[in-house]
Amino acid sequence: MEEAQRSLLLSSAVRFPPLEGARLSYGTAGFRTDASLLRSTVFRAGILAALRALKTRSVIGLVITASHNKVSDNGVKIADPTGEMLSQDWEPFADSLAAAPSPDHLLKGIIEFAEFEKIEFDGRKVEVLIGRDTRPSGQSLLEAAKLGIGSIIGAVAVDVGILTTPQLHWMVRASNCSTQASEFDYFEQLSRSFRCLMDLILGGSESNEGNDKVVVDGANGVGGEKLLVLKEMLNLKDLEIEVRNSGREGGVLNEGVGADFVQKEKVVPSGFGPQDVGIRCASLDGDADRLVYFTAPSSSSKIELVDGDKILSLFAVFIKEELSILNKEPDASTGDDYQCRIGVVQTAYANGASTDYLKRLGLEVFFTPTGVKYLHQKATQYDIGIYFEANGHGTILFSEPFLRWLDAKNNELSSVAKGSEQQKAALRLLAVSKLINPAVGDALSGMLLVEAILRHKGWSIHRWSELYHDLPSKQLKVKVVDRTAVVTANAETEVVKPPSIQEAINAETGTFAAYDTCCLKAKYPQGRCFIRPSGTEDVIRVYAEASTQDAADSLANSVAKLVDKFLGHGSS
Ligand SMILES: CC(=O)N[C@H]1[C@@H](OP(=O)(O)O)O[C@H](CO)[C@@H](O)[C@@H]1O
Ligand SMILES: [Mg+2]
Repeated sequence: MEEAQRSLLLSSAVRFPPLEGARLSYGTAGFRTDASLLRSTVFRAGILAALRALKTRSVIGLVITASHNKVSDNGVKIADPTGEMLSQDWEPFADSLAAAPSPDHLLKGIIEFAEFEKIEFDGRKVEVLIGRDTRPSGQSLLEAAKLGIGSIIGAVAVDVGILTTPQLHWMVRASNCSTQASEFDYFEQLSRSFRCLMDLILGGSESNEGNDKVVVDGANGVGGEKLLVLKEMLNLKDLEIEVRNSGREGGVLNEGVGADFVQKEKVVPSGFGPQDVGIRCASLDGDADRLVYFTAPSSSSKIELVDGDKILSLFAVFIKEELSILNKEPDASTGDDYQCRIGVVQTAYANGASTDYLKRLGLEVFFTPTGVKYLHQKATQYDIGIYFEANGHGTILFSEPFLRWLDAKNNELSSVAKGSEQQKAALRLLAVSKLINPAVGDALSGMLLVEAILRHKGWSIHRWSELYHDLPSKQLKVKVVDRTAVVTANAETEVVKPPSIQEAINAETGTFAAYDTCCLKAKYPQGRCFIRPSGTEDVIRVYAEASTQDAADSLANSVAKLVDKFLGHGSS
């Protein structure tokens, strides 16, 4: 590294001293904490993004968001050239950059890592796109990120403004493979492919009967605002989208609103009430990468939740059906069938009933640890990989070879069987592959796909919800002295450290010999419980499910007490 580069790094680093005692780790989805503690970390994340751009010689993304967390929090994460999460083998470097105690240590760490990764500091231009959500702390953190990026010679920070997280990921991916990579291009792509899908579904007729309205809770964040823009571009005649909690009404981000609140509390978000009984409603999270649906069966605040597992199930049912139509009529084609491997990817938080349902559909179900980076990576291994976290974060990935085959098949069918059901299935699948965000879970594109499939099948939200019945579940958070003391294995379903806690959880759940001897019944029928340290909050999460809500609550509470006993009570 040249002297000019060293002194530039040192002179900018002295402006961002690390905060004593605030040791952050890259976590499930980047660095996240109270916004007031983040300036130094975001500056360093800027350096990291610039180094990643130098290493890959591609456009890289940097997102400033704390998603569903409270408005006073913020966070930062990096998007790789494909729009996917930062490669996991760079995470330890991210952690060590964030933890460097002084500018000298920071410089030394960068030099060593750059040598190891053979990064060339040759001054050639590379770009880092910076996007942020609507948090008030975003602007000052953006300045810190810009200075971090600017302290690597050749790296240029491009402020792309306030965006949903999936928009930024999409733009990074698009920048590296085409010239049409602006926010406008994103909206164009979504609206064009949705229109195309709806035309195929409606066959030219614009029916307006029943189930044609969806009311969307925008979490008072960026998603509501962007949905209003998308709605203008969609110019819908066959679907009414009403946006509430768009942030324009003055509500607080994620407070009593949004996908995380709705999924965890299972009540209507604020802004919704008795007038919405029976209506199909959807909820986005604070940076619009999560989507859940719900409907209120009565005027009480309780909802029927249609979570990420059910969105995954709806997508899986649709894709499977389209593939079987496509492969059904060999007479119409040359018969060069493609053995399409479909896989679905879930985490331990997936409701057990959803996994049973997906397996009954004959699908291959794979489990990864929590965090989109794990699910996404696994889903890329299939021709069609569908992944969702129960909280509503997920997407569908189509492999390049499959898409090439599908395109060729459609061309072939358009000459030998134009307008056939088989060709329509090919066209529908092609439209889906253009509508759904290939980089990351995206509440806006996911919602449009849900709406199109419901219309295609003629299903109400209730019919959709009836695909299977969720097992009652409960999630709790426990504050402990040191959450990093908990180490898990087997896609987080088992604690391996500290010793004995897993045995205690098993005994409580009734997994092993813990039976009620009087009636020889398991302590919690269909009981399942696991704990894991959160990667975004300073807590241990407890998840329990069982055959009744009381049993799930009681199991979660008992295990939360065990966590407290084994790990010590943390200050809040
Ligand atoms: C139980 C739960 O919902 N966990 C969420 C949450 O991660 P934790 O590591 O559990 O804090 O935030 C992640 C980022 O948004 C998301 O990917 C994940 O699913
Ligand atoms: Mg989010």
